[in-house]
Formats: sequence, structure tokens, C-alpha cells
Amino acid sequence: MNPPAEHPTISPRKIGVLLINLGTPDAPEAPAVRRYLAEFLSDRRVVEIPPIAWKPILHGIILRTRPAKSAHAYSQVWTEEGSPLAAITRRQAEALQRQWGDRVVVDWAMRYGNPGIRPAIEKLKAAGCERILAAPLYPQYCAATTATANDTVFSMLAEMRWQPALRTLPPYHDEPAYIDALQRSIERQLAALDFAPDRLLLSFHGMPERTLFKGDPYHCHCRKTARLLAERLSIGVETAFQSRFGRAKWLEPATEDVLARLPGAGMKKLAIAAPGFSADCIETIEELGIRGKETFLAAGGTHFARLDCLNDSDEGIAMLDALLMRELAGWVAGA
Ligand SMILES: C=CC1=C(C)c2cc3[nH]c(cc4nc(cc5[nH]c(cc1n2)c(C)c5CCC(=O)O)C(CCC(=O)O)=C4C)c(C)c3C=C
Ligand SMILES: [Fe+2]
Ligand SMILES: [Fe+2]
Repeated sequence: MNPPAEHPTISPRKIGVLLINLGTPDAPEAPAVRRYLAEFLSDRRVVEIPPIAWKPILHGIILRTRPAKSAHAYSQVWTEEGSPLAAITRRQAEALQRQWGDRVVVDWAMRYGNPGIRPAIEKLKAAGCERILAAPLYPQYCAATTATANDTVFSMLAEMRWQPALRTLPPYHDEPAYIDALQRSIERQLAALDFAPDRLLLSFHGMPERTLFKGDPYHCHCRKTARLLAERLSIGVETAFQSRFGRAKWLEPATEDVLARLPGAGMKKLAIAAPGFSADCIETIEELGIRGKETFLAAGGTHFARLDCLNDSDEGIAMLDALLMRELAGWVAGA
């Protein structure tokens, strides 16, 4: 028998879903990049060096030199819709909104820069959402990404007299829906290449190695994603960590070192994917697709292809629908 419309498991209340990604500058220009990096690199979840030691380095060196360099990199990937990371996150939110109709209000936000998490939560609350699912779109948990996004949401609720109910999306590094989506997306893109790669390199964003020893599960999550994916694919897989930053030791092997080594080991045709990024961004398009390609070809590689992230592809949206709707179970009829 069908439950009546007012059945208690069918919530009449408004539900909000907030997709969260890392952040990006407002423009591919040094002043905007400086503002963004200042916010990002002042986050103690990202840089765990005591402020008394870090502030002089950040303000005296990094914010004087890096913005111009990064602005050049951003200018190479910028689109008519702005930063790829922001444009793709917006399209992911729009696709889910179309799919879910008026059952759920979907919005998106960036942890650093615009549109910020705080105005987005305010907007959802003003729209009458009494229940909110905050979804940091990081498959692998890291304090520098997942935790700081959630911290920001929690800090807002800490100021409210009338709080919405809150859920957060757990890491999904080993969820079948995620591994399935990666497998489908990668196999589809490999089949469309005009060459047969000798290897598939999976490049994850790096972290200082000491975060692993302090108990952050990030490294283990990346390795598990890579293993589960490699078990599904017929091509040989290598794993590496990109975007080394600063003087500390980072997780190894470094992507740039692997790119420089593979051709000498007979692997001259390469495809590269970045399964840890839910949307293409400067780190995938510029660092891997432009500079990574140069490194590989300079080392003797002959063929190179960068595969797209899940983005708002059919595979990517089907995965977000499955993962997010499961979190909404009990909140949304039919979830
Ligand atoms: C201390 C430095 C950094 C840590 C730690 C870090 C961790 C980390 N970052 C991502 C995802 C992204 N990072 C992006 C850009 C980016 N990252 C750093 C530094 C650290 N990241 C910098 C300085 C930058 C800016 C670009 C540059 O100057 O090189 C991006 C892309 C942003 C965009 O606008 O396109 C993403 C996404 C993860 C997942 C992570 C830890 C697991
Ligand atoms: Fe980063
Ligand atoms: Fe980078």
C-alpha cells in the first residue's frame, strides 16, 4: 500500500544541497590571484606551520612572487565562463537541480574566493531550507580540503539561533559508484584516442608527507582508489602525487618525476588521469596537460593524452546523484 502523502518519512520540508570545491581567483590576474592565495595559504588546515614562522614567508616571499606566475598559468586555462573549476562546479549543480526538480534546492560554493560558503548557506536558509547536505567534492578525505570546508559550514551554524539540520558528504574514495564512474569515463576516453597508451598515470594532488604520519587518511584513500580502479582496467597503471609546494618532503612519487622517468623505461605513450579532482582546474589542465606533457615529451615520450575529470559528464552526474541521494535518505521522498 502506498503511504499517504503526509507519511512521516516523506518530508514536506525544504532541503538544500551545497556542492563545495576548493576555490579559485576571480580573474586570471596577479592582484586577484594574490587575494585568493592569501586566503587559501593562511588557512591553518592547509599550512600547518605555526603562524609566527609562516606569516613572514607567506607575505615576504610567496605572495610577492607566486601571484604573477600563477596568474600566467590561470590565463592559459581561463574560459568564457571564467575559471574552469567554478564553471564546472556550477554546471554540476545545475545538472543535479534539473534532475531533482523542486524536491531539493541545489547550490554551489568555493572554500576560498567566490562564491563563498557563507553566503551560500545564508541563501539556502533564506530559501527556507531546514535541512542542508554540505558536500565537499573531495573523494579522498584530507584535513586540508574536506575538514576545512566542513569547518566553515560548522562555524556558520555556531552563530545561528535557529540552525538548519546538517549532514556532510563522507569521503567516497572506495564507493562503487565512484569507481564505476571513473572506470566508464576513463575507458570511454581511452577508446577515443588515436593511439594505444603503454601506461595510465593516475595523478593525485600531493600533501606534505608528515600529514600521513600525523594520521591523515588522504594517502591511504588515494592508494585505495588507485588499486580499485587498476583492478577494473586492462591497461597498466602508475600512481603519483602532483603540485609539490614548499620545502618540506611531500608524498611520493612526484608526478613530474614519473613523467620524466617513464619514457626511459620504454613507456613512451602515456595517458594521464586525475581521479582525485572532481572538476578540471588549473592543476589538471595547466600543470598536467601543458607542463606535464612538456616534461614527458622532453624525456623522450612520443604520445601524451590528458583525460578529463568526471566534471558534469553523464558518468559524473550519475555518480553525484547516487552518492548525494543516498545521504538524503529519510529527508527526500524516494531517495
Ligand atoms: C601548502 C600548499 C597546498 C596544499 C597542502 C594543497 C592541498 C590540496 N589542494 C587540492 C586541490 C586543489 N589545489 C588547487 C590549487 C592550488 N593548490 C595550492 C597549494 C596547496 N594545495 C596552490 C598554491 C594552488 C593554486 C595554484 C598555484 O598557484 O599553483 C586547485 C585548483 C584551483 C583552481 O583555481 O583551479 C585544486 C582543485 C587538494 C585536493 C589538496 C589536498 C589533498
Ligand atoms: Fe592545492
Ligand atoms: Fe599546481
